[in-house]
Amino acid sequence: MARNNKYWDEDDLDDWEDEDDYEPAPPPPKKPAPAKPKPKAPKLPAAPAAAAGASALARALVDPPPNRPNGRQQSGAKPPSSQAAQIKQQQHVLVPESAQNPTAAGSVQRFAFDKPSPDDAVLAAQRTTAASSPAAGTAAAAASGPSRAAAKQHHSLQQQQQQQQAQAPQMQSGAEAAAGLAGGMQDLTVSTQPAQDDVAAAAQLQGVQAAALAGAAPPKARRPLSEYRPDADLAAACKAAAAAEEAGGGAKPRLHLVVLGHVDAGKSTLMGRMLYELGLISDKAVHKTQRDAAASGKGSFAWAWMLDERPEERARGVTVDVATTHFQTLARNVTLLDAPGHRDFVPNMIAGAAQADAALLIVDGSPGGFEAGFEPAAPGSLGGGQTREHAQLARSLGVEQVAVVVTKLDTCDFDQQRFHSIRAQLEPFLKTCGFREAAMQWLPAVGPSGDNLVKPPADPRLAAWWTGATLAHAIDSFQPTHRLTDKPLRLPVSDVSRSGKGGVTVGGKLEGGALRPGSRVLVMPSAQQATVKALEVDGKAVSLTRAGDSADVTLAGIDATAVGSGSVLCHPDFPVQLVTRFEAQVVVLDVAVPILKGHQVTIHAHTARESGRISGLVSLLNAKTGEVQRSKPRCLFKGQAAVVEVTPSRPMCLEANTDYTALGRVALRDCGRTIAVGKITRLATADQ
Ligand SMILES: Nc1nc2c(ncn2[C@@H]2O[C@H](COP(=O)(O)OP(=O)(O)OP(=O)(O)O)[C@@H](O)[C@H]2O)c(=O)[nH]1
Repeated sequence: MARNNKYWDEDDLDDWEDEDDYEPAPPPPKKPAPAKPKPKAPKLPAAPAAAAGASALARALVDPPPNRPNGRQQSGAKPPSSQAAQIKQQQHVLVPESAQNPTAAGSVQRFAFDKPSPDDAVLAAQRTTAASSPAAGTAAAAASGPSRAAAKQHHSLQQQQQQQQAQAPQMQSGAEAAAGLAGGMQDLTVSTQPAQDDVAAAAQLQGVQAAALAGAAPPKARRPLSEYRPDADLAAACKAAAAAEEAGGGAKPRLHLVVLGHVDAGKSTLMGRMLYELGLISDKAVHKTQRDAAASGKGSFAWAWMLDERPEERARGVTVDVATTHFQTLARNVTLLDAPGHRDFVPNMIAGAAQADAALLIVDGSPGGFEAGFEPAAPGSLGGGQTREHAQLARSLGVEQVAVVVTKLDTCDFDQQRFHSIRAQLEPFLKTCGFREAAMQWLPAVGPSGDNLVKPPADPRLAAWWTGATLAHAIDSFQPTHRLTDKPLRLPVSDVSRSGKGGVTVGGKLEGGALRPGSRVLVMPSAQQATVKALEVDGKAVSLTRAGDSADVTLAGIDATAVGSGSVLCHPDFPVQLVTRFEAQVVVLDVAVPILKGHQVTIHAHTARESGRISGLVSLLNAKTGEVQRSKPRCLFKGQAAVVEVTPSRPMCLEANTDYTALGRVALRDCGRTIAVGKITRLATADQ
């Protein structure tokens, strides 16, 4: 990129020239300009000691969450040894014993996507999408929020599935977890992509959220979160629901599962077939979809069509939006988020991953398939595989557990060595992303035939060497959602629709607190209050929804222009922070040019997306130890860890990572590529 790029101001260029390891072209002549005193920005509030002390970024990004107030460990944390004994996975055939860490192999058992769609087809699909999108107001929601319409069609089939499960053999549940972070955050690279997210971000700027912001009331200072006490009735209802869940008498523990991977890795096919295997799709529906797919010349996409329901998705054979589906395994009540694999739709993938407790990372095991999905982007190119970027983004958005599913091994005669070779290449990379070894599972599966999805493989070539977990076992082994019901309500809105009787229905996952019909909520950033009229979870009316649920909330007393994708429903007395600036500990990904102060970015956090800039480079950190190496670095290079100050162009609803993980993680993108990911450590609001 030319060095006179708009976002570099001359001071930055002067600084950059001092960098030893970068050789810049001569600077442009400075224009004589009268020196203007710079207005001083108000200082951020004092950082907590731990954040200010810059603990190891790598560790900080991946540390298990703190213990719950009751002393029990949260999802992803190492379970007590008594539990660990109960949740041992069944025997898996993994890498040869000799290649394994002997200790890990001994005492602790490990856990166990026909052609790439051409870009022009994708671009055409995008154009169709844009043309078919609703008016500006709802475009933003459609672009970034997971589709709930897809979810609703499966609900009537759940009873049938439950009956089938009652007859099925018992599955093991629980996740093996252990400490042991290895690897730093260096060597992180992502592929490049066109500026699709910037286009979508611009649409969002014109949307409902812009209207809401225009009328935003100044936020009032909130009380400390520690003062929050849920009202007695709500607390009692939450307690009863938790007890029922624990006793196994109520709903099964909930799990939000995002399906990630390179384009055409086989994500939709795998999950479409999985729904069939679980009894959620009838033979009749399968035959009809197969006939329709064959008639359109897309016979091999029939299973994917079960999830890819939009006409452009079916026409082009690529997933565009996140399809949300619900199903149950023996031990989990699963909300499935099938994310698009194509690089143009990474922002949609981010919206899906931001809500997930665990990820299925689907990799194409066919000859050359894994390599295409895993290749790093060539410097300055728009190429590269999405396997890397998806894994990095998911981890940085708080997903701690992953099952890597190697598909298409049928194309290479179920070569066991191919499976091991893929694992040997991918595992070290996932560790550098921050996934703990014990929180990773590895398994083969074949989408079209259904091998190793719910039942052990039927194909003798796979059955000969794979006796490990099926996909259903792997899902049951994930730790379920940890419900933050002891914190004030937070519901980042992913989609909005007008309900029939004049209300507004918003969809999203509760990240904190609980709701009942009649609850008062504050919608930020519009600062309008509303009353909950009705609640739906999994398409059914409910009288209570708790943190960890994905819910449709119908609100009365609010204007539809006051809520949009990226808004947050919160407790009126403990509102979400309306942030004008924040500091984040980030790791710099694959940047084409060094990051300088003033770098324009698109900020992604939970379901929100906003333009902004990196307004300060606070400190350079040692990527391994987290120690401050230098304050106010002049620029940041690929692989470096740093604390940066970010200023969104309009206030955003955010929280410190320590208060609400899901609202305290950010991904910074520029020109369609993710340049940095990290967590929010300090924030400033309009009143500070
Ligand atoms: N032989 C074989 N083909 C598969 C397998 N899984 C998927 N496919 C084929 O791979 C192609 C792409 O599958 P999809 O399920 O659409 O891939 P995807 O990852 O969902 O694609 P995007 O959502 O667009 O990223 C289709 O033609 C599938 O039939 C498999 O295990 N074996």
